[in-house]
Amino acid sequence: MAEKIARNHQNSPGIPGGMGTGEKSKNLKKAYADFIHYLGRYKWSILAAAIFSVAGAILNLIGPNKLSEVTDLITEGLSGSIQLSAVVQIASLLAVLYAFGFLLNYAQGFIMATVSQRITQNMRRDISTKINKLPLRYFDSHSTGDVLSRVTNDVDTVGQTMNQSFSTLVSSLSLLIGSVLMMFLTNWIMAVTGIIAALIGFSGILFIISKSQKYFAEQQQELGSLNGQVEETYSGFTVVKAYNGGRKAKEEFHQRSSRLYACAWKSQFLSGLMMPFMIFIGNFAYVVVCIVGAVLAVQGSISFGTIVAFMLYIRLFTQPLQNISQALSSVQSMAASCERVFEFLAEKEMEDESYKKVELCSVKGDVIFDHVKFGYDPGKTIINDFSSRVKAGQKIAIVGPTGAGKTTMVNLLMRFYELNGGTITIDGTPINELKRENIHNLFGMVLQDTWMFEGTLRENLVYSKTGVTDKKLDEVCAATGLTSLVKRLPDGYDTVLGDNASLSAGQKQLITIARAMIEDAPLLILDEATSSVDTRTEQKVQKAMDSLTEGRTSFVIAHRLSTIKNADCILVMKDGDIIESGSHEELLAQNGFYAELYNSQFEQAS
Ligand SMILES: Nc1ncnc2c1ncn2[C@@H]1O[C@H](COP(=O)(O)OP(=O)(O)OP(=O)(O)O)[C@@H](O)[C@H]1O
Repeated sequence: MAEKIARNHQNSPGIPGGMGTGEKSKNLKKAYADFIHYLGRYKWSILAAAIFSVAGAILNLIGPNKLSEVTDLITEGLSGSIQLSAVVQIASLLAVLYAFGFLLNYAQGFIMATVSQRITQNMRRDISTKINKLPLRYFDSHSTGDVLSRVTNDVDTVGQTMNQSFSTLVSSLSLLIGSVLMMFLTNWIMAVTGIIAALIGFSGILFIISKSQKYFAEQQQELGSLNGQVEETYSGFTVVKAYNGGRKAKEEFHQRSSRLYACAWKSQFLSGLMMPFMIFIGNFAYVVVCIVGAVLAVQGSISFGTIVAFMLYIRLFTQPLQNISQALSSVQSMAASCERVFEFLAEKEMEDESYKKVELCSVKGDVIFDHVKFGYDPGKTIINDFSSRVKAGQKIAIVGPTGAGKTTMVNLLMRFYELNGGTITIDGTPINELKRENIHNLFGMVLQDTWMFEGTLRENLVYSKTGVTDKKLDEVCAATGLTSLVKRLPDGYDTVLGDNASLSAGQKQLITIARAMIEDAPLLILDEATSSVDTRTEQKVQKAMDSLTEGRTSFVIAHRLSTIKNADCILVMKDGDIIESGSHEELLAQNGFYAELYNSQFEQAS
C-alpha cells in the first residue's frame, strides 16, 4: 500500500509508450502547426538567418555566370592573346563574392545553432514544468521511461534537425529557384532538358518520403517503449534477479528491440536510398546536358562557356534537391518527435489554482470525511461512502485487508486525486478550496517506500525545509536512533549518499522519519512507516513517533496491528467502507473483524 503512494510520487511503470506500438502518427499537421507556433519568439532571428542564407545562395549563383565569362575569355585567348587583366578582374570579383558568401553562411549558422539550442532548452523546461502540473492519474498509465524518452530523445531530435535542416532547406530552396532562373536566362532549351531529367528522378524521391514517414513516427514510439522497459527492469533489478526474471526481461527487451529495429531499419533504409538516387539523377542530368549542349554548340547557338556554366547550374540544381530530400527525411523524424513532445505538453493539467485565495497556515488539525466517494476509473467505485470525524491531535489508525482502500484514503486526503462525491475538510475548510501546495505543506509523510536522492545526508534530511540548524539535526537524529550512523559516516551530515546501496532499508526508513520530524508539519501521514526496522529499533522509533505525533493529527496505516494499539481511534476498512471503528479495546470487545484480524496476527506471533 505504501508502495502505491510512493509509486505515485516517483512515476509508475505502466503502459509503455502510452500509445499503441503500431499506432500511426496521428496528427502531423498539428505537430507542424504547434512547432511553428512554438518558434514564435525566435521568428525575427530565424528570419534573419533565412535572409543570410538566401543572400549566400544568390552569391553562389552569380559564380557560374562569371566562370562562364572567364571560360569564354580563355577559349577566345587560346586562338590569340588572352585578356589576362579581364580574367584577373572577374576572378577577383568571384573571390570577393565567395568570401562574402562564407561570412553570410557563418552568421546564419551561428544564429541557427543558438536558436535551435534555445528552443531545445525551452522544450525541456516546458516538459519539466508540465510534469509538475500533470495529475497522478497520468503517471498511472504512462511509463517513466517513455516520459524520459520524450525529454531526451525527442527533444534532441527536434534540436538537431532544426539546427541541421532548417538552413539547408532555406539555402537549398534559394539555390534551386535561383539556378532555375539563371538556367532559363542563359538558355531555355538546355534549362528545360536539365530540369526534366532531374525532376523525373525527384518524383521517385517524393514517393520514398511518403512511404518512410510512418516508420519515423513508429521509430520514436518504439524508442519510448524500449526506454520504458529498460527503466522498469533496472529499477526492479533485484526482483528481476530474485525471481529469475532475467530471461523474460531479456525476451521482452529483444521483442521491443526487434520492433524498433524493424521500423528504424525501414525508415533508415528508405531515407538512405535517397542519396544514391540523387547521385544518379545528378549524373544523368550531366550526361543529358552535355549531349544537348554539344549539339547546340555545333549548331553555333551557344558558346563553350555556356556548357561549362550549365554543368555548374545542374550541380546547383540537383545538389539542393539532394539536400532538400535529406533535410525532409530529418524533418519527418522531427515531426514524429514534435508530435510526441506536443502531445505531452497538451496533456490535461491539474486545475489552475491561482484564483484560490483561502490559505491555511497554522491549523488545529480537525479533519472531517463526509460521505466521500471515489473511483480511479469512472464506473468503478473504490470508496463507497466514507465518513469520519477526526479531532485535532488525534492519532487515527486505518487498518484493513489488502485492497480495502486505505492508501486511497490517504491519496484523497493529500488531494492527489479529486473526489467523485462528498467532502474532506481541514479545520472546517473543504480541501478543494485550498491550493494543493497548501495542503501538502500541512502534511508530513513517511512511507514504506523510502525515497533518497543523490546528495548529502544533510540534504536528504532537510529536503525542502530551510534554516535547519545542526542542533535541530542532532536532536532529530537522537530521537530516531540515527546518531550512531551519523557518527560512522566519514563526513557526518555532509557525507554524500550517492550510492543508495550503502544504507540498509531500515536506515533509509529512519532517515525518512527524521525528514518528517524536521518538516514539522501539523498533520502527519505514516504509511507502514516502521515496516523495515527491527523490533528493537521499532520500539525506539515508535517512541520517537509517539512524540512526533503528539499534538498533531496523524493518520497511521499499519498492517502490524501491535503498532497502532495506542491510537485514539481505529478505522477498520473493508471494500472501501468503514466497517468498524473505535479504540483497540472497544474493537476487541466487539469481537468483530478487527478482533479476528488482531487475534490472527497474535496467533501467528506466538
Ligand atoms: N492508481 C490506481 N488506479 C486504479 N486503481 C487503483 C489505483 N491504486 C489502487 N487502485 C485500486 O484501488 C483499490 C484500493 O487500493 P488501495 O491501494 O487503497 O488499497 P490498500 O487498502 O491501501 O491496500 P494495501 O494494504 O494492499 O496497500 C484496489 O482495488 C486497487 O486495485
